[in-house]
Order: sequence, then structure tokens, then C-alpha cells
Amino acid sequence: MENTIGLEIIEVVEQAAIASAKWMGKGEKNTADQVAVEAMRERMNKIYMRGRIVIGEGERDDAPMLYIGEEVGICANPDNAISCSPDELMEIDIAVDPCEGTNLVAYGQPGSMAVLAISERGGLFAAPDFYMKKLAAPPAAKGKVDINKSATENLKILSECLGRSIEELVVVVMKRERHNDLIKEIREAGARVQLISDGDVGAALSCGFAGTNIHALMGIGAAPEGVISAAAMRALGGHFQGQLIYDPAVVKTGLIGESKESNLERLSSMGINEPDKVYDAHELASGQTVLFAACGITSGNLMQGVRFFHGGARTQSLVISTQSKTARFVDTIHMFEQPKVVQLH
Ligand SMILES: O=C(COP(=O)(O)O)[C@@H](O)[C@H](O)[C@H](O)[C@H](O)COP(=O)(O)O
Ligand SMILES: [Mn+2]
Ligand SMILES: [Mn+2]
Repeated sequence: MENTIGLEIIEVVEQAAIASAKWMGKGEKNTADQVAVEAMRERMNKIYMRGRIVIGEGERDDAPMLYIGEEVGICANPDNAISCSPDELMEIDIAVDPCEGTNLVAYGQPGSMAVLAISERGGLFAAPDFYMKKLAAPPAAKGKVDINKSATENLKILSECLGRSIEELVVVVMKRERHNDLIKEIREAGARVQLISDGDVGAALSCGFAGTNIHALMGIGAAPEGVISAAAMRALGGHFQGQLIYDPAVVKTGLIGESKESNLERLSSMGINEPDKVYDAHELASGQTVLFAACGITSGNLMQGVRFFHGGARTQSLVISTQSKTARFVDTIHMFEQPKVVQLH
């Protein structure tokens, strides 16, 4: 799979990031999102593959593009099958977030990215558009920290695994009312908290690499982003656990339906009969081969954002693969037209 589409998926996230970055700082989050979706879809449909969106922009009725169930790629069209090799005809599942951190792009804040994860059919958990309680930590703490434990206990475990005092640990938490107690507990345990307004995929990913000065992600974010984060952490060997949150009272937003009961029904209709199950990275991204790709829109811990110059742009992307066991940073100069200069830095 990596041989067939490895390089092309870099271009998919690059194109989405470039399109979105043109709207950086313009205060128009919907446009920054929409152009990323369009660019991602256009580039995806030029790939010799037979893809299906399993995590995308929502149900078909709400999302005109990259909706859940949408078939993408040249080989998704049976008329093209003759020009596709058996490898390209393999059915693959794709989870996308063309603009992860739309607010960050709209307000020119760091940490937004175009992201996707790919696996063979059935290899990614088709999470509902609910919330997810998440715990991400570095590879050294994999399987040792546990989402069922308190933040205080996990910080002690992290400190032992990483050979640092608790005071030397930094935990990323989304700045939300639902996290007030969690933030208090982390601070009382002695660790430091980095509050983010948006973008918990980037925070989870940062836990996978030493040197980012981020040692854990705790708290509740969106479930689809949880699956994409899990794919990255699965491929990196980091720790990721997620538990669906279906009770609107817990998240304190009206975004996930009116009642816990109706949400439980929806989960059951999707075949999720253990709604409180804690999933680890291998369950959320269970495929034999899992690829994760991201391209910075605005600069973050791991990737620089898109930098435009006359007639071109420079991007930085990251592709992580279970197949080649690589985390590959890709630095690309894009020449849109005849540039006056090809900018090196
Ligand atoms: O910040 C986020 C927004 O993602 P996007 O809509 O693609 O720009 C995500 O990283 C979060 O995981 C998540 O969507 C968020 O926590 C849910 O929103 P909220 O109700 O504001 O917490
Ligand atoms: Mn997102
Ligand atoms: Mn998004």
C-alpha cells in the first residue's frame, strides 16, 4: 500500500494545506475548511486507488464532499478498473480532517494541519461524530499509563517511565469548561499544563516525539480526531487510548444530540454495543498497514506551516507508516507558475 500511494498522500495533505493557508488570518473558518476539503478531494481523485471515506466531513446529506461513505480514487470507478493494478484495486479506508484546527487557521494561530490516515478496508474505527476522552503519551509509557487511572496516578507513572520529575512534565489539555477539574488536578500533582484552544491531533502527535516538550494529552476532544491520532500513535509506537463520550452533560455542549439515551441508541444502531469501552491505538487503527500523513497549515511543534513566495510555496509534512516503520518529514517547494525565485528558506 505504501509503495502505491505513499508519496501521493503527501501531495493530498500538501494541497489541502496550501489551499487552507491562503485563508490564514482572514477570520473565515468555514472557507478555510471548505477549500481544504475541495483540494484534498481533487488530489485524492487523481490517485490510482480504490478508497472509501470512513471518517470525513460528516453524513452525505450535510457534507457535499468527503462525506462518510464517499468513494475516492481513480480505481473506485469500475469503468477504470482495467487500468488499475491488483494493488491499486485493493479497497482502502481513509479518515480525513482536511483542516484540523479551522479556528487556528482563521485566526492565524499555531498548530493547524491537514491530516489523514489510511488502512486496508476495516482497518480504521468508523467513529461516530461524538466526543472521545483521550490519553496520549510517549512510547516509553505505552501500556503503562491508563485512561482508567486518575491524572495524578498517570503523572506518577509518566514521571517514572520518562525519568523526569512530575514538575518537569507538560500536559496538553483543551481549554474547555469540562476540563476545569482535570486542569486543577494536574496542577496540584505538580505538572504543568499547556492549554490549547483547538487542535488535539497535533497535541497527541507531539507526545510521540521526544523534544517537543509535550509529555501527555489528557481530556475530551472529538472522536473522529481520536481515530486519526490513534493511527499516528499506532504507527509511531506511542500510547493512545480513547473512550467515546456520548452524554451531553459531560461535554457541556449541545453538539452531540439532546440526550444520552438517544445517543446510546445511535451507537447501538452503528453496532457499538459496548459504549463505555476503552479503545487502544491498535483497536482504533487495527489494520495490518496504517499510514498517517499531515501537512502543517500554520506552524506547530512538528511542522512548519505553509510559507508562500512569489509564484510558489514551501510546505512541511510528516508521513508515518507501520509498513516501512518510518516517520518521514517531507519538505517541499511547490512551483505554481514560473516563480521569480525558488525560495530556499
Ligand atoms: O480543535 C478541534 C477542531 O477541529 P476542526 O473542527 O477540524 O477544526 C479538534 O482538534 C478537537 O478534537 C475537537 O473537534 C473539539 O474538541 C470538539 O469541539 P469542542 O466542542 O469545541 O471541544
Ligand atoms: Mn478537526
Ligand atoms: Mn476539520
